[in-house]
Amino acid sequence: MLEIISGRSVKKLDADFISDRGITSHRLMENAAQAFCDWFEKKYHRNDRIGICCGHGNNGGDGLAIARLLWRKGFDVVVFLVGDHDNASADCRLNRELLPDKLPAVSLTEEDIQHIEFDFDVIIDALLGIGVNRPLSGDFLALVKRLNRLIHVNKIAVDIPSGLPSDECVEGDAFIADITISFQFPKYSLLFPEHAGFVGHLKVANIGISQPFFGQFSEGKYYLQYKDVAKRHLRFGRFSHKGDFGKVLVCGGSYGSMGALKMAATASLRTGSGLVTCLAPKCGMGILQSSLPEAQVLTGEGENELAGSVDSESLSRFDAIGIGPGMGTSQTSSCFLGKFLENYKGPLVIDADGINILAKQPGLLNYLNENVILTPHVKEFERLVGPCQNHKERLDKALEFSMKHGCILILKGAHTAISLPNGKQYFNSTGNKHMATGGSGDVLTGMITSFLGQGYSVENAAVCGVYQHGLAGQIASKNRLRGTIASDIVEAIPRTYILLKID
Ligand SMILES: NC(=O)C1=CN([C@@H]2O[C@H](COP(=O)(O)OP(=O)(O)OC[C@H]3O[C@@H](n4cnc5c(N)ncnc54)[C@H](OP(=O)(O)O)[C@@H]3O)[C@@H](O)[C@H]2O)[C@@H](O)CC1
Ligand SMILES: Nc1ncnc2c1ncn2[C@@H]1O[C@H](COP(=O)(O)OP(=O)(O)O)[C@@H](O)[C@H]1O
Ligand SMILES: [K+]
Repeated sequence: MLEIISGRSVKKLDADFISDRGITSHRLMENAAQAFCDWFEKKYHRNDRIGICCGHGNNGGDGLAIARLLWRKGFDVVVFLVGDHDNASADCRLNRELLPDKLPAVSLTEEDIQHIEFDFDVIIDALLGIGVNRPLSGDFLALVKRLNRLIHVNKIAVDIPSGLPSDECVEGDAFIADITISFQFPKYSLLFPEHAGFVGHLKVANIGISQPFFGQFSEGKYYLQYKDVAKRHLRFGRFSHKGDFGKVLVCGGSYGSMGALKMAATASLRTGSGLVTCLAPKCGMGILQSSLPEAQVLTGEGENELAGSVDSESLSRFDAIGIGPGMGTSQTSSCFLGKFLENYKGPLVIDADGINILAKQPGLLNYLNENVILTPHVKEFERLVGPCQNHKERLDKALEFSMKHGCILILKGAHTAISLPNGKQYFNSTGNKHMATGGSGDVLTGMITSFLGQGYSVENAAVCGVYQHGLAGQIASKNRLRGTIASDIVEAIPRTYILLKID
């Protein structure tokens, strides 16, 4: 897991790391530049023309070191200097002195920026990093605006697109990157949807600061990695039987929305549940039995929506339950949910209309507890907690909600955030825009319910479900792109186990 540290703590972390390991700050910058170049070399060609724009702080220092390393490898590089280089940071100055004599380095004034020709295949932005402390102005703003207007150029930001603050939402302009290479961990603000247009594709480059070292600076925010997820999985033995893989119930569906329940149930089966039962209104019987023969179907009292109640003894037969997909928010469904929450205290996922009902009947929030996982998307979340100004506020409120109600809250989207009652927040690194298609949230519900039923802790079920759901989305969309549908994500779930080397 990568710790996400706020910008204000990074300076202290760097200083402590440097004194602890007896290395110089120049060495750390060299590591960062080397990590960038290792990635760059694999992607670009020696005949690409590369412009590197460098400010006067350590981000500029990174840019100058990158220029030197690429030049030595035979790349065609030009450096542009902006800002107050007479008062540059020590490592920026040192890297400027280390530039080879023949490497062109041009100082730009605000006036030059308007007229100079930028004829490059690649622009590398090393103007400002996490030290940005005010909106862009003067020559920085002029250059960023000019670069943003260039077309047919690959634009890469070093650490963070210049102008974006590391932990807050941007005010004013910032560099618009196609790719951002962030050092050691993704800076917090790179995960905000408001910044997606600036960040482009996000990559994290290791610069050699060990994770245990980061632990001392932990702020309880983590970026999920493959290896953290693989080790959370339970292993099953040669003699495992259906019971070991768990009996789960998925409740929901209503007239015209039975597909949501079907997708959640299929996802539970594909995630490995031993037995999956659907609880649907009567109108769902034929649909579910014929479209999903592997599942059992129970029908409640209602014809077109779930009605009445199910007694606690019947519910306790299941190892875990997922409720909400397609269930509607009518008075009848709301009453059903209320009685259900009264009667069932086991591992539970509440999604979709289940959440919408909680928003309409806040009294039901009293039933939330440490066994419950809520999976709202942004709109459902705001119905629950009220409108938020920006994603940062949403993330703060998600954590507050989780701590207040003692349950896990999964705020879905790109970089889905999993908030835990102990104050930790995990951010997902898998998934892509092709998952933004009707029903993909129902798939997540089915997957998490399945993990709960298999005996995973609520935290591990949430983490494995979210990460693997994103992975399934990536696999499903590889050859389908925007033609991906939720059923493709379900179909891809088994292949995520192959990638994770878990049988
Ligand atoms: N472990 C790591 O993460 C490592 C990090 N490293 C790198 O260091 C970078 C951080 O470097 P940094 O602290 O020197 O700050 P940076 O962003 O270059 O800004 C410089 C100065 O610019 C100024 N300034 C602020 N706003 C401004 C504005 N709008 N317009 C104009 N000027 C503005 C402000 O000074 P001021 O003018 O306020 O005196 C500020 O101090 C980091 O992003 C990464 O690339 C790696 O090298 C090694 C390991
Ligand atoms: N751009 C994206 N990047 C990564 N994951 C995404 C993206 N857009 C959507 N998703 C994922 O797809 C799912 C969509 O869920 P949801 O909005 O509830 O869909 P539905 O209500 O149609 O079932 C979530 O798990 C979300 O994280
Ligand atoms: K930058």
